[in-house]
Amino acid sequence: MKILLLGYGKMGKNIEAIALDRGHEVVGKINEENIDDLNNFNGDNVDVAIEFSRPEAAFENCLYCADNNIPVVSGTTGWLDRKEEIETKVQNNNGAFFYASNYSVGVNIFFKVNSFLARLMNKHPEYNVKLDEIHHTEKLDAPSGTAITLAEGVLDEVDRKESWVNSDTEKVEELEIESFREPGVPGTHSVYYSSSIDEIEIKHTAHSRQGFALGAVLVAEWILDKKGVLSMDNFMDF
Ligand SMILES: NC(=O)C1=CN([C@@H]2O[C@H](COP(=O)(O)OP(=O)(O)OC[C@H]3O[C@@H](n4cnc5c(N)ncnc54)[C@H](OP(=O)(O)O)[C@@H]3O)[C@@H](O)[C@H]2O)C=CC1
Ligand SMILES: O=C(O)C1=N[C@H](C(=O)O)C[C@H](O)C1
Repeated sequence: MKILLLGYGKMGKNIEAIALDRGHEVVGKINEENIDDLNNFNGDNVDVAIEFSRPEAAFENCLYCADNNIPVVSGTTGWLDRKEEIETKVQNNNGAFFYASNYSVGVNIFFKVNSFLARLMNKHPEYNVKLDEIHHTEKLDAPSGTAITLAEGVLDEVDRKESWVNSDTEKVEELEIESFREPGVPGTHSVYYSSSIDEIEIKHTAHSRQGFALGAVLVAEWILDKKGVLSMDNFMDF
């Protein structure tokens, strides 16, 4: 398949290596400095775009794909306030758009464990719930997209929590997400339920970017014959 890489940084390069290994062709690599080259690509010469760029670039990149009949697999975090506009456009154009805050299989299983635990904990107000995430120091957004997805999973189930905050909080209705930045950390997420008696912790630790990149390529292969707005729940068939 012919892949267009929108964003050729740490993730773009990992995705390229896996895509080539799986027999695919990378027909374009777009970064900020060659963004004008994007106009050379459309649904006639690209099978799928894989978009891992920057929060401020993702909307325009996905919009270009929607307008030019290119299915897009996006993993960029920190731009979700505009995601619905893309979804509406894709539905109107009968295109294909896939978004995940995290493409690793392990994290998507972890999301389900998080929801299950949160459901159990709804009946146990003696436990306070908090999240934290650790990432490399180049990360531009906080909290991570994965932490936001985990927080949404908790908020959906735990009635005593109403919203998440990316700071310390004493308010019981607020769900605290703490963000740490340390050199070289690919991504670590933990959810804690603490009472005066004990603590339950669930944790996912990525050892490298391999899981994110492989997941994105597998989704790109899967989406080729699909239409509409799709997610990891569709891909993993939970
Ligand atoms: N969903 C998931 O599973 C994962 C998501 N991510 C997310 O993916 C994104 C990218 O991560 P990462 O690769 O580590 O970041 P990098 O900073 O290493 O790479 C981002 C790349 O995007 C390029 N870029 C900047 N502007 C544009 C533009 N307008 N169009 C296309 N490309 C552009 C940058 O180019 P230049 O250097 O020229 O500015 C850079 O090469 C982040 O939002 C991150 O949170 C990361 C890992 C997993
Ligand atoms: O920026 C990263 O590196 C990562 N970003 C994603 C996020 O914000 O959750 C996924 C992964 O944790 C790595």
